[in-house]
Amino acid sequence: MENNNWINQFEKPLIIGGPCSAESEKQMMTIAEEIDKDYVKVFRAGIWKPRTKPNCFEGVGAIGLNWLKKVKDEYGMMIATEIANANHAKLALEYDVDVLWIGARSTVNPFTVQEIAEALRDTDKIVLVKNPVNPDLDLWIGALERLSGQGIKNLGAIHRGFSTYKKTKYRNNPQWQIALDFKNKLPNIPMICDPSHICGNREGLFDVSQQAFNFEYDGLMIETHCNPDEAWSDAAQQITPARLKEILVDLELRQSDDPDAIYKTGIDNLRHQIDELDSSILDTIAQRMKVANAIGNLKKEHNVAVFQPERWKQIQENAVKAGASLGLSEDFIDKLLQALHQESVAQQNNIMIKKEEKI
Ligand SMILES: O=C(O)C(=O)C[C@]1(C(=O)O)C=C[C@@H](O)C=C1
Repeated sequence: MENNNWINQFEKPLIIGGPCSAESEKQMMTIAEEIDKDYVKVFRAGIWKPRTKPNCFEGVGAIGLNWLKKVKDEYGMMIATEIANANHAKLALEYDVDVLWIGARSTVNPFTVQEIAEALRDTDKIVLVKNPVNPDLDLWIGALERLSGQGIKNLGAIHRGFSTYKKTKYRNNPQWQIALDFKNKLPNIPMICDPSHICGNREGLFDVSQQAFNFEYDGLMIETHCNPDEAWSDAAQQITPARLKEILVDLELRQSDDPDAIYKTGIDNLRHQIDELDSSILDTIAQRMKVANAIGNLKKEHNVAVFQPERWKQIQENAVKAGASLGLSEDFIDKLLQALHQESVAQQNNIMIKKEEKI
């Protein structure tokens, strides 16, 4: 996928700040005044707000484009807003909005993304795509492909976390691995983290932002309001311009590599150890599968079921206990054992369904 390296016009990292929603011209101008423009280069504000339930504040609508324009004219900042249909896209282009983003609820719908892509055909504006609400990497990449297919070259992605049924400490679970897989597949597409929507509160913003920098993200989008408690949307996750600056000052940027000789020798040595350990883990797993196959054959001879819930439960409990004493998290042990068990059960199932070869 072609990309114009638009991110290079900004000093890394790119910081996008501003309110969740535009509420009034005064609110917008006050936030723009107070935001530290040495750090924040793009001013964001939602004017069309997709809300879960009806009868909530759904954004001020197109009038907010005038206020965004005023921020741009008076403070020289670039401006950004969310677009969710072709009409929004056309209006945003008319008002010379520099950065347009497609929200998580729109990314899930290929018709919506296609309609927006066609309305933006060949634009040189920056277009960012938030991850879809559900953890589907192909859907996320597919949205970028639709935009690229319409000749849009200044593309980027925003990682805002994924919806979960179970409550977690996050509003939207980051599932970092999905965003890292995205970075692996599309290394030329800049990745911006949206800690506000991942956290859903103010407390977690610093840690999530630092984690994004640890993974070498290209920037952050953080919702900023002069009076967060009184904000008309997402009050719990917005912070003041002063707090935003504190966070930005304290964050540590990471580089992709260091040519320093001590670092090079150290990392080579440790990576060699990792290679050896990975190889012995694989040998051990292969041995475990051989034993599982032997069990499969025995079960077949004696007509015993593949899945043994009691034994499986006991294995899990033992492993979680052993893992804890080795400093391995329950979550990790759980995932590791699930993968082992799934493969073991699949191999035994193959043994069960294999017909005896007739001579
Ligand atoms: O103990 C067994 O019966 C096995 O087949 C081994 C094993 C495993 O791989 O851990 C696989 C399937 C069962 O559900 C339980 C455990």
